[in-house]
Amino acid sequence: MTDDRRVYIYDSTLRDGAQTHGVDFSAADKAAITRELDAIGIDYIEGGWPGANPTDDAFFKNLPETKRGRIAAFGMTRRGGRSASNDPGLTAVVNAGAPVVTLVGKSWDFQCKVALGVELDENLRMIGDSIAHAGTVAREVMFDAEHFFDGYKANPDYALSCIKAAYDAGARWVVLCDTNGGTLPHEVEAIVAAVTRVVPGGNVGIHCHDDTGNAVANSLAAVRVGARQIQGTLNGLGERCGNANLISIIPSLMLKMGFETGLTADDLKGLQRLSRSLDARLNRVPDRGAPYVGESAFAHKGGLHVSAVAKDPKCYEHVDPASVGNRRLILVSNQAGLSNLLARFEEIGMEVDRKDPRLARLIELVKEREFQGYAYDGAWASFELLARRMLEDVPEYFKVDAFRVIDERRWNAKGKLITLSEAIAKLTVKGERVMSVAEGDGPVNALDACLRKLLLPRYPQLGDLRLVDFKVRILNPDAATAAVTRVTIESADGTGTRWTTVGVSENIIDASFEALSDSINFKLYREGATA
Ligand SMILES: CC(=O)SCCNC(=O)CCNC(=O)[C@H](O)C(C)(C)COP(=O)(O)OP(=O)(O)OC[C@H]1O[C@@H](n2cnc3c(N)ncnc32)[C@H](O)[C@@H]1OP(=O)(O)O
Ligand SMILES: CC(=O)C(=O)O
Repeated sequence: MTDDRRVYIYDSTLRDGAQTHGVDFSAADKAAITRELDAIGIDYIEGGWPGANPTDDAFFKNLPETKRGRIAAFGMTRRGGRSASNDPGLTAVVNAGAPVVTLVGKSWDFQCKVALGVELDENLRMIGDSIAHAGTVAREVMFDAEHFFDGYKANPDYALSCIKAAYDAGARWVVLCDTNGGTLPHEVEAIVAAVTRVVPGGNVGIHCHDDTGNAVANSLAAVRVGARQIQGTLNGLGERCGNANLISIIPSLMLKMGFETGLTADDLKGLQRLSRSLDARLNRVPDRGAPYVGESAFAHKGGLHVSAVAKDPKCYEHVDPASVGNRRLILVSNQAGLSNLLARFEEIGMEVDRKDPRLARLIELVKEREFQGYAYDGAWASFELLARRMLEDVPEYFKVDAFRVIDERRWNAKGKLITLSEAIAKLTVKGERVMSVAEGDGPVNALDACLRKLLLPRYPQLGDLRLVDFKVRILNPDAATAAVTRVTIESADGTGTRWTTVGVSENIIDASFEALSDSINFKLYREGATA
């Protein structure tokens, strides 16, 4: 058995993660992710299945150099009725040049009969022969015992004989897989405990799927009773409902259970960055509610919570957000009290006396506006403008005297039905009345283009302003097309800063304009522009 307090982390993002519905890595993605996993201190990095597809072949042909992690080539045991050395699939895996080879094999008697169509004894030989053959080339060989938990429940002796065949043939690790993801934590704990009793000295790992939402709990339960390797993926990618999420598992092991992994405390601070980097690569919006690393993981909304957190964050935080690279967020909304405002002001560097009588009016205003449909807990830039306008002098950068937006649907010269939008705006900017017209793909795009045409020459600071997200929500659907609409806009600039603004109206263009105008005003205020 390895050091009792050390748990080895095996990342399968590039293999089981590539089996996620809608995920498709290129070889370059795989190389980049490998480097990130290596840099943070992951012990094993499963690169893919050599011979299964050209992407994985390209990855293994040019294996990235790693300093801390070992790359594993994944594959399956030899086919029934062949010799291991005469199985082209197995040969491709074993000879891929990876220091580690992980072979999956059946450990459920039912699967041997149904999926493989081989006798139970032949499956044991397939496991033993393949592991022994891989051991002649690879530095380290592992056996992933597929369907181990279902197999153990159906026929414990046979399931155990499968992993014994792997150990006897030289597997350094035997990894118990909850392939269908249907096993519950108390079952995992009992079965892994039984296995570690009968294979003393053997290295046992765990590989869980999340079909009951228990993959993380199952992995931790296995560690409690002796498993010392956890296989999982970043952000829980994986076949069907995904694999055990290493982003949740690693901090729980290190911060709560007293285990060591290949990550140092400093590496752990890069956890949020690692999770976000994968989302960015996959063009996914990060999950706000993700444990440890989500934007909301340490966001405090209720007034009671914020008041106590100001006294000691431990009141409502299970770990220090900085330990995983996250940060505390204090939200302002209709659930807020004075503490929320003061905490938010401190964060944005606004000095306000807690006895300032205008604060009570500001809380009231926030609550009234949230009742009308505004949502400031997401749109913190609109809240900041609201607060600064009440408590400080915010310059009037521009005044909208009038705007008009026209949509025209017509057949173009090529006989195609098209819709064109055109916006005309009249503004007063820096004391001057100006007017312009612009076209766009839609009314909001045309309005945005028109405002920029007028403002950019007078405020060059707006040159790098980009709208990165635009969300519309109907607040009273009963009113159908006359419903109140909330528009939320996320903006970004060249510094990478992002901010969110909100607008509410029965008219979707008005709501969009309000959110757009807040976004521009916020950017100008932050840049210290003068009106
Ligand atoms: C639990 C897991 O997630 S394991 C990983 C699953 N991942 C993948 O399947 C992704 C990569 N797979 C592939 O690209 C392809 O399935 C390949 C290249 C591996 C095989 O492709 P094909 O030869 O066309 O076979 P196909 O995928 O249709 O069927 C799998 C075959 O492997 C056999 N097989 C399945 N598991 C094993 C095993 N552990 N050992 C030996 N043979 C196995 C099956 O019986 C089936 O054989 P059959 O064609 O004689 O019925
Ligand atoms: C090996 C594997 O991916 C599984 O059994 O789920």
